[in-house]
Amino acid sequence: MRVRLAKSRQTWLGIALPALATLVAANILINVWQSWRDLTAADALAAQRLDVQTSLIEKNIRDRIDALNGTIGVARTLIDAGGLTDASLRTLAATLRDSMGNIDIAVFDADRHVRAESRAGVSNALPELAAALTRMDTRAPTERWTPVQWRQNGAVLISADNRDRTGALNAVIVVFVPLEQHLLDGVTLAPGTAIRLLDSAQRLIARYPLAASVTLGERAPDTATRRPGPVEGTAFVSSRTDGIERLVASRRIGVGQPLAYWTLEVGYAVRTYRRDLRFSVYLNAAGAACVLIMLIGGTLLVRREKALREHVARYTQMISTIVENMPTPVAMIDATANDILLANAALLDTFGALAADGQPFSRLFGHADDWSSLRENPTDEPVPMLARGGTRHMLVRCTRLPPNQAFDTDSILVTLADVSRHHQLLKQLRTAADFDPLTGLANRRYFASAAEHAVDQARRLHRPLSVLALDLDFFKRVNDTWGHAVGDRVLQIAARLFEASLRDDDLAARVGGEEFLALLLDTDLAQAQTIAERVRLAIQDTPIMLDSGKTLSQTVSIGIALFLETEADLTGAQERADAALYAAKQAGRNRVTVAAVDASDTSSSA
Ligand SMILES: Nc1nc2c(ncn2[C@@H]2O[C@H](COP(=O)(O)OP(=O)(O)OP(=O)(O)O)[C@@H](O)[C@H]2O)c(=O)[nH]1
Repeated sequence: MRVRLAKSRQTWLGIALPALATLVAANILINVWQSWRDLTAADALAAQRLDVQTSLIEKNIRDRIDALNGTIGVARTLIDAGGLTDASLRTLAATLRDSMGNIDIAVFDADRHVRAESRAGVSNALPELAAALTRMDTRAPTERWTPVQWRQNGAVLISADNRDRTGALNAVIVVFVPLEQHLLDGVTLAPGTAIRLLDSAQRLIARYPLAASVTLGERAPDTATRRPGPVEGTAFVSSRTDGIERLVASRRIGVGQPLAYWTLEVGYAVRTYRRDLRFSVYLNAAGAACVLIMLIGGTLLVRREKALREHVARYTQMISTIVENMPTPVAMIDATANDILLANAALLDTFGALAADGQPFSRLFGHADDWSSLRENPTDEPVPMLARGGTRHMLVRCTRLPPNQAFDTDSILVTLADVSRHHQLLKQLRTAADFDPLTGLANRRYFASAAEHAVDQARRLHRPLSVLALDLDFFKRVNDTWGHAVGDRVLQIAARLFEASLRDDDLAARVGGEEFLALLLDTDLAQAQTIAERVRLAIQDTPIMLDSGKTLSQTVSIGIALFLETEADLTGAQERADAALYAAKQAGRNRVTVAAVDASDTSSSA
């Protein structure tokens, strides 16, 4: 009997899990690759938008520079044409107010005295004016664009010369422009955009947003790291000031004379333009993580299941070994087909090839229907089975089992116990040895052994035990008058009435021709007397029908005695009961006589 466990599920999982792991790994790689592509594409798109926006801002600034150059040109014309007045300068400033805000214009002579100004007294309020005038070159044409601070904001002070026909300096034109005020008019900026305008010495002269914590006029490139961007002219720059990484586009813008170059830098915060992308990357990563967790969970479950299966297999193997080596015949039967699924060595030894796997189990039984009726109605009675050495009587125990790892169908565990020997003994005991063939009552031998048990029990439990001795009255006459056969019949009827009048636990026995004894368990003399009366009356009151149609009646005499715990066995009580019976006969028969313990009798009669 070797149990094999089903392997189909294990094999399926064994293939599915590595395949799933490969798919998950591929999914993660594809996600990483896709994210990288999305990132590159997002950077490229941002760089293109940045380039366009930077060009727009550059154009805006160049337009303003052109407008300011035009203003200076108009001021020169006014000076040269003698039309320079405060009013003309005020008009000139007013023409630029819409595009550049409140600009101020002042004109000084070669000695730096005010000749005209767009606003009364403005020349006294202009920042760094003295330096601008002092630095004016007296020989070569000069137009300086000097970055200045004006009320925390960036501004520029333009100082331009005006020369007569001989090239001598005859006037200095000063234009004050608040730079940041209208720097970005007409430009729509993407969120997170930062703008810086640096002069030729890399000093900050204007910035956006205005609140950025950068000090105007500082000569600080404000760059922690810089690496090339996706489009030419762009770079990824990490700001030392705010720690933000930006994608930055730069432009050089020429101003003044001699030409100086300002640098325009426009930057997008990388975090801002990658926000949506980051969200989708996180989403992808979360999805991959979920699948990964599921895979790990599945792997752990499979490992756990494998450990459990191994445990079950070891356990099953152990049970199988135990069953295999049991001396008792054991079989597993298919509950549907009724064939033998497994048989242990003891079963094969007992039944031979009939008990091999696949054989119909019913063939082991003496009667073809025994197995089917046993399945439905289990019994404690032995059943004849066809063993190799001949018919054996077996006790059959059935236990139904649901489908399991060893068998796909319902099965029945059958254990057999060979009780042939006991069965035989019992049969012999019940027939030849212990029972009277005429009346079916126990015989003297059986009565004697039963009396031993009864005495043991009465002594052990201190319970009363009575003996009843019964003898048919004038029975010789019955034989003599009606013949021996009628005598037998009277004996049978009297025996039946005798037994029927006792209780289930009592034992009636025929111990001689027409002599009977009864063991009355747990019964004192008073109760015994009642029972004896019941017997006497039952026999007396039952007419016995003869074949001739006549009836006869029979009476009995009964003696009863009590067993004493001091006695070794029932002999004494039996003798006292016999003596009481003799007394009953002497007293006229058809009566019950009780043997007193001190041997003085009392009696009752009809
Ligand atoms: N028919 C039949 N008679 C039996 C059997 N065994 C004994 N007897 C008869 O039972 C009778 C017993 O008679 P006795 O012992 O004289 O006693 P009795 O005639 O019953 O008289 P009392 O007992 O004194 O009332 C005898 O005639 C036996 O032959 C039996 O198995 N069958």
